[in-house]
Amino acid sequence: MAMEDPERKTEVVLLACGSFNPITNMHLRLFELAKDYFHETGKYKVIKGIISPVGDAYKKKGLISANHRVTMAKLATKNSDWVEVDDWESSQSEWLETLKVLRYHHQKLLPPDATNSLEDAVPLTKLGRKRKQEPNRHEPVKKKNRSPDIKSVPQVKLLCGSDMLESFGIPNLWKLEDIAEIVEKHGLVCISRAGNNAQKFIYESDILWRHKNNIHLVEEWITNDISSTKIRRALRRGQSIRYLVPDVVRAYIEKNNLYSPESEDRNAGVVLAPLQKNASDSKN
Ligand SMILES: Nc1ncnc2c1ncn2[C@@H]1O[C@H](COP(=O)(O)OP(=O)(O)OP(=O)(O)O)[C@@H](O)[C@H]1O
Ligand SMILES: NC(=O)c1ccc[n+]([C@@H]2O[C@H](COP(=O)(O)O)[C@@H](O)[C@H]2O)c1
Ligand SMILES: [Zn+2]
Repeated sequence: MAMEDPERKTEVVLLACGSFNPITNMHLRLFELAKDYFHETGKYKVIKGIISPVGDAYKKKGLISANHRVTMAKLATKNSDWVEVDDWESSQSEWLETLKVLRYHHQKLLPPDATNSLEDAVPLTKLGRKRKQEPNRHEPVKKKNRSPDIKSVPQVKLLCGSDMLESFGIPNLWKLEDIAEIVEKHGLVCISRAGNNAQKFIYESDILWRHKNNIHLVEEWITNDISSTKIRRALRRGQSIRYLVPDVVRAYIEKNNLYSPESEDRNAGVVLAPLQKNASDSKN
């Protein structure tokens, strides 16, 4: 496995989920910061970054159509040779848990016969209590069962800011089992500010603490307080957003007149999809 051979690095794909309403320079920076971090460890090689804008069914207030959000993200990443936009999530008719998006992107990276070979590697007598695997590693457990040229599957790690990590603590927003699977099977990369509430948050959560070796906290030293909310606010007030979002994005917003007091009222009074879903689940 990768760790036994210091020359072989673990390949990592970074997945960022969010509204991207609109995408900002900060979102693009998250990827660069995470990539530098992983490469500085000497153990990982980041091979790809994926931006997955949430679908309209998420129902967040002020969320404009996925069509526009995806287009802007694509414009913003046109000059990146490693970050791309994927619209699979946003083209689903219903809102999807982030875990399902992670699973989908991980599955996509598996060789076509990977699930079969995984089953093959488990002795019949032990079916039903498979050996615990390393995070995200769907290669056969036993080395001798593995063809020598099989490459381990890259890990797909969820890339987020500390606000998303801290949203794990909001009642009914995330299912505990989803959080567990995200940190256990995939891993989390969290970009945080000096001062570090993220560390405290992990300390105070038993589940996060248990898997803290699979949670990577990346310190953002060159702080950057751009958020989509602030961009939309500036636009409503007729203020410039130049140098805060890529220029192609700014041009697209202006051309299509995307953000206004009216667009900010979209989904006003509507319950956010995860809250709706988890509240009705707990009633059943
Ligand atoms: N300034 C920031 N520092 C660290 N992470 C950030 C920052 N801004 C956004 N992120 C992260 O980017 C991802 C996508 O976030 P999102 O689409 O909500 O953007 P946002 O700028 O936070 O938008 P909004 O203001 O509408 O919440 C999330 O994981 C979020 O934590
Ligand atoms: N239970 C879950 O899987 C869950 C809950 C809340 C938000 N999310 C995701 O986190 C992201 C949050 O984006 P915003 O910060 O823009 O609301 C979205 O991609 C959303 O789908 C996932
Ligand atoms: Zn946000």
